[in-house]
Amino acid sequence: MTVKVEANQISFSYKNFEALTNIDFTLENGKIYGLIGRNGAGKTSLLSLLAAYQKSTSGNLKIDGENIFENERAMAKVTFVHQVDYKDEYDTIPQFFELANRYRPTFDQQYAEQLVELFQLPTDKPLKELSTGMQSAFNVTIGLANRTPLTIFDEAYQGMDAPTREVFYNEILEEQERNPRLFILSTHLVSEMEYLFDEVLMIDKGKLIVKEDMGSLLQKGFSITGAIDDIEQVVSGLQVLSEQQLGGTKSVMVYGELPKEKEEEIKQKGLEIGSVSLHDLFIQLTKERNKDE
Ligand SMILES: Nc1ncnc2c1ncn2[C@@H]1O[C@H](COP(=O)(O)OP(=O)(O)OP(=O)(O)O)[C@@H](O)[C@H]1O
Repeated sequence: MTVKVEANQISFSYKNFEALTNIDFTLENGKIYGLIGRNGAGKTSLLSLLAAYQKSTSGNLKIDGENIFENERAMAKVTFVHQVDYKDEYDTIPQFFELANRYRPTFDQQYAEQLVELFQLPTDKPLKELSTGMQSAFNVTIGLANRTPLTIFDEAYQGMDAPTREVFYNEILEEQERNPRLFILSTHLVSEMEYLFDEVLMIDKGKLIVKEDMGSLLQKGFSITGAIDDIEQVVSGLQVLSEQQLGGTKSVMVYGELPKEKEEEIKQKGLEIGSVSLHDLFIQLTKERNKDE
């Protein structure tokens, strides 16, 4: 089963507050998309539109060419994993699996049971008695075992310890090998999860500011280090995200394609070019800037 998701000029408002503005993208089957953005940037709002929990205020959101909202056929293709309040949930994991079997034609019970073993989840306790990390592991189990063409994890790692998160990440990669589909992972754990992403969607204040293949995004960001005067000459016309100075040495983080002549100039001056991480790019691209910066 393959899937294609298209957002065309999506905007979304809560009463008078516009949380998302003119979002455009196409997402393809077989890829893992990392959705990153600061607190309140609009990640959950966007994901809840994709899961048809809410309707966009304007624009079109389609799965395989069909509008998502109030469309059962489209909805059957999506699993949205997010934090759920289980404080009144007396059912056990096997009881939940029965429901999933009934309502999700693609649910794979055998795989779900393997995941329960892998995450070492108790099957005799009601969900309300599971720890926060165990409840998250259960949500992830359902998300993976549903095997819907579009699987969305909204900060699904909440409360999981590091070894459990590792199991979760490995399982996404293995599942993608076995049953390629479209995953969207929203996260604040950028450094920890960046190796999972094929593409990055970065949202800032409701706007999509980056949609880029991981490799080319990391090529667009780099640092240049050298003598202060040389650096100042070389960066004119480049987008400088940050700068640091120590003694007579200056280091700048730059974003964008580097024109050939600049590359030559940097070489001639013997300046050092270094790579930057997605984590650093994320911080700098979404930083609050003074008006005169
Ligand atoms: N029910 C609501 N009513 C009014 N405003 C809301 C509501 N839910 C979210 N918002 C606002 O919409 C904006 C986007 O929120 P959203 O939850 O989508 O952000 P997020 O990127 O998921 O944030 P976080 O990383 O903190 O989870 C925020 O300014 C938030 O205050």
